[in-house]
Amino acid sequence: MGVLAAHQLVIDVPNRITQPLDLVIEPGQVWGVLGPNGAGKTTLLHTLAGLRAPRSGSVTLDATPLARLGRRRAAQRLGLVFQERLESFPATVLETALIGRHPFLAAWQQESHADHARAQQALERLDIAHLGQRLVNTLSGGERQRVALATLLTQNPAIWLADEPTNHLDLQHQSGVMALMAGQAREGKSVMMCLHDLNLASRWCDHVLLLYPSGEARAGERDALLTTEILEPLFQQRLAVGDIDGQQVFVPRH
Ligand SMILES: Nc1ncnc2c1ncn2[C@@H]1O[C@H](COP(=O)(O)OP(=O)(O)OP(=O)(O)O)[C@@H](O)[C@H]1O
Repeated sequence: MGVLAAHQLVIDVPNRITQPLDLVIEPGQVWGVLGPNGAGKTTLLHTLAGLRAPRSGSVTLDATPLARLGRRRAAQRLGLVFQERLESFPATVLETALIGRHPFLAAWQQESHADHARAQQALERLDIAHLGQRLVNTLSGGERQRVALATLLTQNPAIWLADEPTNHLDLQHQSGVMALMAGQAREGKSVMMCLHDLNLASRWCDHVLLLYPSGEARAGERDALLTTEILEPLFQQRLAVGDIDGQQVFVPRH
């Protein structure tokens, strides 16, 4: 279990004053971070992951400040999928997934059979087991994205942070990945992801955080915030809304 919380957090977006943010991401919750390009979604996610220092305020994991937890202990509890991953050294898909176990290994220690089994299961879950021995830099964009998610699944953190996890994915794998994230939440993980697709947020998230280019933010339950009255000014885009199988569906209107 892990509770990630932001306390009067001001993220460091160049040339912008952002509103202090108080936020608690509880186990079992799926949060979507929404907002136009440049609103600060990635900066927020990296700040919540401890990769970027806030301008002020703090982030705690189970009430311990991330800054005090240290990289290794934080990596045992919290994982992040980056928006774009540049593979700087030639590694196979299986070797890359195994990196998810590194926070749990001593510097001299080899991955165990259990680690290999966990990585193999993750590859199967992400539908890339057949690519296990391929070099990651030979993969397509969608296949690489699934390797990044398989690495996170192999890491198995209590807190899942993902920056546009459905990037590059076809429709079937978009649904599969969102179902994976929701399934993690049902197992008691805390999940937050940046999304550009309102309909994925509407279908799979129970909470949303809206980031405005002005530096303001609004957080709360999905149904209270995913309305045309709120979303149209946020995205500066007129929207039509419909109901399909009990789910709100948003379509840009011209
Ligand atoms: N190192 C940097 N130097 C200058 N400006 C930066 C830097 N990093 C981020 N920014 C700016 O901070 C703002 C927020 O960037 P961020 O990547 O967090 O936005 P985002 O909401 O994730 O955008 P997108 O939807 O395009 O992915 C942007 O205007 C960006 O240009």
